[in-house]
Amino acid sequence: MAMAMAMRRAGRAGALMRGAEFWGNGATGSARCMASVARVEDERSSSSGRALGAFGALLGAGALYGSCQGMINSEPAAAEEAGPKSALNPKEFVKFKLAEVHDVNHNTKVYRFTFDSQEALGLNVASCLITKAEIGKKKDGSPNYVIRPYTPISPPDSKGYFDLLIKIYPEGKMTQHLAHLKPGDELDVKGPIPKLPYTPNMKKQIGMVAGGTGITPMLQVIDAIVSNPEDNTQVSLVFANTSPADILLKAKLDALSFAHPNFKVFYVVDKSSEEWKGGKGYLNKDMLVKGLPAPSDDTLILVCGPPGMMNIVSGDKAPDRSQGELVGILKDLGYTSEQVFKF
Ligand SMILES: Cc1cc2nc3c(=O)[nH]c(=O)nc-3n(C[C@H](O)[C@H](O)[C@H](O)COP(=O)(O)OP(=O)(O)OC[C@H]3O[C@@H](n4cnc5c(N)ncnc54)[C@H](O)[C@@H]3O)c2cc1C
Repeated sequence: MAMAMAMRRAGRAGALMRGAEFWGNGATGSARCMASVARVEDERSSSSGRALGAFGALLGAGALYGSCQGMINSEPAAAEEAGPKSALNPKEFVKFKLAEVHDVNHNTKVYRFTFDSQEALGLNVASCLITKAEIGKKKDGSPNYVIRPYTPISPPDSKGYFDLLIKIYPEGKMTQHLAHLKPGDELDVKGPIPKLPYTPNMKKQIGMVAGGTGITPMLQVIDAIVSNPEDNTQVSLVFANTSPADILLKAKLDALSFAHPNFKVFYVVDKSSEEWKGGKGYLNKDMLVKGLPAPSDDTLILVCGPPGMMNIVSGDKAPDRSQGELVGILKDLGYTSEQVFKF
């Protein structure tokens, strides 16, 4: 046990050293990845920070691991004992300042928002945030608000900042608004909105099927598992994207897999080159048999991706955003609805 913990720590240190590679996959080409989406157009609703310096902080491992927080903040011990104040409010929108934006590929960016460095974001794994922006006017001239959920990819206990990985749609209402934000601009954010209450070792195996930006909730769970030496969960991720160049956060995922023997990733792309060694084409039974743990009461499969992928793999969520019926490949492979969670 002690040896296993020491090996995990050593692996983690290795990942930290490779942190500078995490974000830059230098990808180009078209990304598929329309995350599954319950859109909330708010026609009714009307409802602070510290810049972190060079964006290199985001590109490095400090953005990804709570253990690096001390490099950014150092609070008095008493404040730590009391627990830092949460920057988020689940009942009200709070304004967060955009500090920096980084291109991940031709249509996907990481946005870093900042707040008081003495405060923690106050996120529990796995949860998302709700964003709100005034976009246009209603017929009566009053403001039109657009509301969209996004899933932070920074550590849930990070103090002073959070990061969102967002695919920009040419015609997308919120994402076009975000695409035009500049450092110093503010965004209204509410949350956290709990999705899957993850607890360490809640299952022996967790399988994940993600498409495009559907990786964001998976990353929260993966980071929670691999950053906790007491968590022995085996994690297998099947990650579908359009082409090898479109694979979001590949360098980070590869580094995590290299550093943590309990995390494995299998990439699948629709458009591959001859050298491509991962899965080719759309997700199918063979790929999921190969990439996921077998059905069992000790297994949980998490699914998140564009509607087309959800339909093939598990069936999409119900219109009221409840889990809906389990259909598709996972059902055919013998998983029960209790063994599958759709984000
Ligand atoms: C729980 C949750 C978490 C999420 N987390 C993330 C995340 O971490 N990162 C991320 O990038 N996304 C995430 N999303 C998706 C995100 O909330 C938005 O739906 C997405 O960014 C698109 O919003 P938009 O307003 O820009 O686009 P929209 O205006 O809603 O349009 C999206 C696309 O669909 C097209 N479109 C719009 N309306 C129609 C229509 N009627 N018919 C056909 N096409 C249409 C648009 O042209 C555009 O290409 C998440 C969704 C959920 C539900």
